[in-house]
Amino acid sequence: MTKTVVYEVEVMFGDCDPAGIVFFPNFSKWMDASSLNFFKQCGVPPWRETKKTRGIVGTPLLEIHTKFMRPATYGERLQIHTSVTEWREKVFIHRHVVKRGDDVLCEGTETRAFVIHPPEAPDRIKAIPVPEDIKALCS
Ligand SMILES: CC(C)(COP(=O)(O)OP(=O)(O)OC[C@H]1O[C@@H](n2cnc3c(N)ncnc32)[C@H](O)[C@@H]1OP(=O)(O)O)[C@@H](O)C(=O)NCCC(=O)NCCSC(=O)c1ccc(O)cc1
Repeated sequence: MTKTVVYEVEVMFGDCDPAGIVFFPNFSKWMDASSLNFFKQCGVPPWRETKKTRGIVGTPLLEIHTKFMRPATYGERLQIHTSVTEWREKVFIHRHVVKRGDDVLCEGTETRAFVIHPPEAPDRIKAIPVPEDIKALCS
């Protein structure tokens, strides 16, 4: 059974275009917030902690795919259902389903990797194998 965590947002007037429809980058922003919340709810410490303890600075995106099915507008409450559907050697696939109650508005998948600043090139980032303990907490 895949662990799923729900993150709720309230759509503000400023999230919408002049037609009152949520402007699409906001869905990516909420999916990213939901990703962070997913790790937090699974018991993973914040990245500022993992950076100090094991060098992990976060989970940047390598690829995204988003499908928009229905619009949303201000004053509505949306629920983002987030899980990890696949763990590979160095990347994992996040799935986010944005719902308004029972209605599915939008679905997104993200490919992400855990990265460190390698000691030999501290101004760069490098993917590391998916940490087994984090995988266990989030599966
Ligand atoms: C992430 C990287 C450092 C990985 O590079 P490397 O360390 O050299 O790794 P590799 O090339 O060996 O590839 C590692 C894995 O990625 C996979 N990979 C690489 N590119 C892709 C794409 N596009 N799709 C799928 N998988 C990929 C590759 O197949 C390897 O997978 P495994 O089979 O599991 O081993 C590099 O690809 C990179 O810098 N990409 C740009 C990242 C970026 O700028 N993203 C956008 C902004 S960051 C962001 O939004 C953010 C959000 C949240 C945060 O906490 C932090 C940052």
